[in-house]
Amino acid sequence: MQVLKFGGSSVATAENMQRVLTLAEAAARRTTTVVVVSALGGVTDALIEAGRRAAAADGAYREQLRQLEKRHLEVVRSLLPIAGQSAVLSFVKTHCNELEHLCDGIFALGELSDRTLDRLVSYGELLSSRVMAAGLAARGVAYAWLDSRQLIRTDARYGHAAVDFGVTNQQIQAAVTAAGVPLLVAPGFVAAEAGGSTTTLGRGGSDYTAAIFAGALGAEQLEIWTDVSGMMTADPRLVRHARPIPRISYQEAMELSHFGAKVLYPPTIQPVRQQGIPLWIKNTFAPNDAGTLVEVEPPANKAIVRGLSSIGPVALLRLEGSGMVGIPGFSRRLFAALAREQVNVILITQSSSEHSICVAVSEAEAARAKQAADTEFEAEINNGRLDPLDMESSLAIVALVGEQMKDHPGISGRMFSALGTNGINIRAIAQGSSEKNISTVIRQQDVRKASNVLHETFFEATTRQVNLVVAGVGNVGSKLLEQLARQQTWLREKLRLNLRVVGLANSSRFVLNEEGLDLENWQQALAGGQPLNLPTLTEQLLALNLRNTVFVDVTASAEVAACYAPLLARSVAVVACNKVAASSEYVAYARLKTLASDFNTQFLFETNVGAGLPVIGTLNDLLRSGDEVHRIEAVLSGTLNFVFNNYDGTRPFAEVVRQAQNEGYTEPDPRLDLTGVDVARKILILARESGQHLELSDIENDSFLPASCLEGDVAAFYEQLAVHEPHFRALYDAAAEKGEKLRFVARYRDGQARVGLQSIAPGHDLYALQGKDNAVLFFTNRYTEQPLVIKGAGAGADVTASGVFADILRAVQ
Ligand SMILES: Nc1ncnc2c1ncn2[C@@H]1O[C@H](COP(=O)(O)OP(=O)(O)O)[C@@H](O)[C@H]1O
Ligand SMILES: N[C@@H](CC(=O)OP(=O)(O)O)C(=O)O
Repeated sequence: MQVLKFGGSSVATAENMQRVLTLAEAAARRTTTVVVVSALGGVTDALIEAGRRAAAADGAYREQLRQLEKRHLEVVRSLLPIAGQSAVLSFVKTHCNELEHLCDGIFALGELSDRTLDRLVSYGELLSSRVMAAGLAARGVAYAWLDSRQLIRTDARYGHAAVDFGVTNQQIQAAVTAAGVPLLVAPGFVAAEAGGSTTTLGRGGSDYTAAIFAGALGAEQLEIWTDVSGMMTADPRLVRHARPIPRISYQEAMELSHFGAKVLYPPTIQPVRQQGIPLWIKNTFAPNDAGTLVEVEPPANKAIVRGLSSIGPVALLRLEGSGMVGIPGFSRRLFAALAREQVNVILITQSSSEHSICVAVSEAEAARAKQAADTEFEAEINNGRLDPLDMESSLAIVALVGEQMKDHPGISGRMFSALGTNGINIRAIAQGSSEKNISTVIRQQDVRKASNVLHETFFEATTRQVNLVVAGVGNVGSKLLEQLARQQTWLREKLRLNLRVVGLANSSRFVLNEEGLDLENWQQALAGGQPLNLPTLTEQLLALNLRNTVFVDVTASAEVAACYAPLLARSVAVVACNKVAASSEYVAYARLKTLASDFNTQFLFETNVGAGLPVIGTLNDLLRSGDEVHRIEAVLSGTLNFVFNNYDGTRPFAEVVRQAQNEGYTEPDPRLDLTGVDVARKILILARESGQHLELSDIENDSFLPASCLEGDVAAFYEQLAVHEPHFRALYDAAAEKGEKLRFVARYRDGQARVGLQSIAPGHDLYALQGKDNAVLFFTNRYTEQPLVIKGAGAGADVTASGVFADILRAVQ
């Protein structure tokens, strides 16, 4: 004996029904089989809507019923040979007429009671099971149709009737024995109360019907046939990488379904669990897939967590007040009040101070729940012992389920930290002492993101998705994209990171694509993007609400830097080679650092100093490990070093500067380099990272550039450089005479910093610097005799891009 249930999706069309008939026929060849069917997919919803319209005096219900009739007639016509159609066609027509009369009555009364609604929706299963039975007849299979309304006895709680198992079990056993055939077909979802009027078992209740049959008959197994290959690790509509769970315990399956795994109606487990009847979830459209086996004790699971699910929208109802402390009875009264109103409590938390009780209820029931609690505690609220009830809506519950969780510490820590680092705020938490379930209440709009983040954390040790938005596709930006494209496969294989660029911006356009942009073809995507508007870009990026997101700023723009704060405040990491933010007013820099730490994310700008050289990282490592930095001496301008290494009076100074610009070492405006302002910003950043509250104006700048070079635009600047050639020549000659070299040096000592041109003697660490090299000397408690020296190319698109790349990886690991 076995029971098979086919859901609405399995019988939605004639083609699907043919599959079901084949499966049912094959099953009955093995052993006596009861087949329980749901209404054709979408029919229950349509019937409810028709009833509501009729009650609201909206005549459109007639057209809706006509469509339902048409749909059923069409299924019959395509399913059956003409010869076998007439009886069932007339059954469909008669029942659709009855339906219309029923709705006409509702329309006339302007009222739809729960009792009438149950009667109305029962037609869905009556029709589908009759059509199904006719299909078996047409195949020449011996079968009997059972009327579940005459077998399943319930109370009169219409819409959610409770089963009287004593009567029901007996009636089912007697009917199946009396039928004496190997195949029985019965409508799911429907039942009747003692007086004979139709009741239903709750939405999704056909699963339950099947379990009731299985329990009554002591079946060898119950099979729930649906449109997915089993109960999955997460809702496949939310998490693309969700996969079927091969084996799961009754308890776990019940928890997952209670918290939203729609594939199984929660009460289904009870009747089969009591007798240890194995429950299979199988895919009608891929019958050879293994599916899920629900059983008493499945083998241990490597993943510890068996699955995750979500339910929403829910509302949180909070009862708070000093009057509750130490006085028993408040919870009892709250739950009794909610029960009287038939409000289903999904989750409960109570703080150990007994100062507050929090319950989550379905948002549809929230107003009723609040009303019930307000009335119950009216006196206490009026005399101030309790606060007025607080209600927060548009929330959802995301739950991790797994019986092994109780033996493994740290699961909730991983859960909360994964959510936290993705900016998902947790409003309430519940974990039963059995630790089979950890539930968090979050905003409804974060459910997709949270489900994916948690799925990655607990089920996809293999890869983690990282979403990048790159602002700026100039020298450094385009090199970065090239490097990313080249490393994508390596990162996936070695670091298990699936790095995707989901957004790009240049100074005129931006494009966002949550599927990820093709890095071989990004120019085209950007050209087809929207006109650039940074607040819109920020808003749209935040609305995508993607996990592990990094905003990469490879511009020199203050407007782009202004986007960091709102992004950090939503836990989007920021990686910048743009120096504007870290070198603007101290409060702005400090605020961004605080935001990053408050929102559990990263604000990284290693390439602000020394391009790809590990300068800021090293400084931070020294400080974090307890060293003290007394002095920093550094050549921090690749441009100035290139210029002074290449200028020897044989070529004009202006020409050497232009070469530096052409080779991509300078800032977009080369005056920032030549005036020393860029160097001043860099030493400012190092001083700040060392803990000093300095402003740019605190940095002394002994500029070597004549003032007239700063008047006018870049073209005028080059002209003035030419005019002042003798000045530059004199500077060079003075150093050369002593055998020394000119270096533009930044110095930081005991809280103060200055920059300026210096003549450096051979043997000094800053003397032997080639080309566009930078060098940083750290004098610390630990590096006393000799400084810690970091030296290498300090400018250039390739090295800067690789520094940005390294920051991106730091931000996501
Ligand atoms: N954890 C989960 N595992 C499998 N399916 C799930 C899960 N969570 C939600 N679902 C959804 O449940 C659907 C199946 O339930 P339902 O629509 O009631 O099927 P049927 O029509 O067969 O009764 C799947 O198509 C899937 O989208
Ligand atoms: N038809 C009913 C009962 C049911 O269980 O349907 P399904 O098996 O399609 O979820 C409903 O929609 O609630």
